[in-house]
Amino acid sequence: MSQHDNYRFQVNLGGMIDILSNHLYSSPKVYLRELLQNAVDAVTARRENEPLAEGSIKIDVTGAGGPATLTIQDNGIGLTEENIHEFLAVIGQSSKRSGDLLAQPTSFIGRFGIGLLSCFMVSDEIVVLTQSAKGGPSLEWRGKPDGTYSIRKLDTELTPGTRVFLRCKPGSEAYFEQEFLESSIYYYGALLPYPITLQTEQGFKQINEALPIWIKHPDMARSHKAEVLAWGERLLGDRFKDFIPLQTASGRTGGIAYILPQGVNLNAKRAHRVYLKNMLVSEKAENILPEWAFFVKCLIWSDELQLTASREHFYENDQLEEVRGELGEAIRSELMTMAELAPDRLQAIIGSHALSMKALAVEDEQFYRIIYRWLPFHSSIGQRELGELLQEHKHLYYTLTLDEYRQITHVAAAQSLVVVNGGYIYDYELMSRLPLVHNGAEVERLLPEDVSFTFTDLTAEERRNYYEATREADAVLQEFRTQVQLKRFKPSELPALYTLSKESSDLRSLELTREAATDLFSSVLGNLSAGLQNAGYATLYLNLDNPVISRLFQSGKNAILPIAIKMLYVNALMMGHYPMNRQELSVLNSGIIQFIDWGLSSKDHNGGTTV
Ligand SMILES: Nc1ncnc2c1ncn2[C@@H]1O[C@H](COP(=O)(O)OP(=O)(O)OP(=O)(O)O)[C@@H](O)[C@H]1O
Repeated sequence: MSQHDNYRFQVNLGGMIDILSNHLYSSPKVYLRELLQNAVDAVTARRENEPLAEGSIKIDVTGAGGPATLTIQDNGIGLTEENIHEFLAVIGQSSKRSGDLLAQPTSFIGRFGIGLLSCFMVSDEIVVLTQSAKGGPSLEWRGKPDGTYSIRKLDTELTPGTRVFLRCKPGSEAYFEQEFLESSIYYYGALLPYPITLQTEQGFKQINEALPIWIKHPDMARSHKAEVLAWGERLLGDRFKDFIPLQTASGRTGGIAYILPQGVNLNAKRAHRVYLKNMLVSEKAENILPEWAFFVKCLIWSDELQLTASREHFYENDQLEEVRGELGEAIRSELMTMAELAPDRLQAIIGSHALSMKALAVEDEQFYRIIYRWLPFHSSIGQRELGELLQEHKHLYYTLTLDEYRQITHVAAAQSLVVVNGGYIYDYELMSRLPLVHNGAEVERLLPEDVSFTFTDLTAEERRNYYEATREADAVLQEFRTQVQLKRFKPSELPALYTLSKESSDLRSLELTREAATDLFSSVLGNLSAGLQNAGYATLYLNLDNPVISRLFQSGKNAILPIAIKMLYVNALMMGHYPMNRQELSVLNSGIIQFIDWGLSSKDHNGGTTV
């Protein structure tokens, strides 16, 4: 061997065919899609020269008692002997693209030159009888999965077109059954432009229907409402009540966005059905619409997107991004028009799909401005639309988290503050941006500690009277880094309110985590919490308007006070939905036991106070 000998890669043809036919596709059932696609492309090619030729595709299965044989017959362009050698028998060669440019747009569905190989998933031989529409002899081609093929001239002349025969290989029987064929032809080919008929016991039956006008002109869908809804039910399986027609500016992608009858989970998969050049590509296409559009299920047809070789996905390229943007815009602008011309219709959609609408409103201020008044929020006066809330209350408060909301909502409500729960997804962002879309709206984030600003201070005399007891109560809660403040506030049924600053809240969470953590992690957390030791104290507000607190303090220094304060502290934690640490739980346990004990021997206890 000299230093510069050149060699050629060798191809193991059988191995290549095995990879392409058995491992590229998600299921053997796609063989039917590939055959349909070739038949449709052949008819399209013939109509390019003979525009008046009427396409027809027929499928039947024979072979009672033995292995079934499927035949698919088209009256398309057919193949000459030269075509067979060049296209049918060369893997990766296709008559449907110009030159070697895969990206070049054509009117055909196929372009890779590998689709026919999928037939080897269900059959050990592909037999093709063909007559070219351009003349020449009728031919028979037989191809095998080991990469060999034969060609024979037929004695009789066939009508122009092609018949493909597949004999079922053992294990593939299910893919030749009548029921499978009928449902799969409809599944893949419901939108194909030529009649596809299947042989049944009653004769040939057309499986796909004539295409309605609104497939070509989606803007006409509105005047064919019943038909559009019926197609939606047949193809997508849901009973829809409303839809939005979709169309891109080029007119090369169109569709119908059916509005889902019920609200869906944010993480639910968006299962849109997408057709490329009228052939089903995917029923799980998730990336064809913007993220926020999870309230619709779509039928989309396109002739401009590019398929990957598996033919089940689109390339995520600029074109897809553009189409996605335009389809999203079609939905958005229909919603905007509804706000102006059919607010009831929009309100019904928002009623079931508030989350989707909020997702879009967060992304798009203009949209938010148009629809904010119908968006529902959870507030201290109940579930309300923003419009209603703003009508009655100029100043709205909102919280950042659900916990904060729970901690203060009943107290805030008693002070006549209207608090919106910002803890649900998108609500905090939307509330904070409300002034941008509604003139004069005043919004303010409310922290648990803020509600105390509305509490009433004690008079100087009350302060003197309760000084000793307050000091003792304060000392009792030192170990919980909590100070006690005696105030008057509403509601009077509430004896105590626990609030803490952001820093002391962080410290509290850290310490709780530390309790549950492993030794190593716990020491790391220990270092972190050391840095927060100066975080300041939490506050337990005791409500002198509450009859029990009032009695507790009026009786001055007494034996029951320390344990009562601790119990009020843990009770306030529970009311505020704060998780409790071990020490607090043990206070709760021993406190309950002690109070029961006191109750049982009430004659004996010191203060004579019953709580
Ligand atoms: N029914 C048919 N009528 C006429 N020509 C056909 C027919 N079926 C296949 N062919 C020819 O065989 C070639 C190879 O077909 P194959 O299905 O493997 O690939 P393709 O359709 O070109 O591309 P793709 O892999 O994207 O489907 C086609 O390009 C076409 O020239």
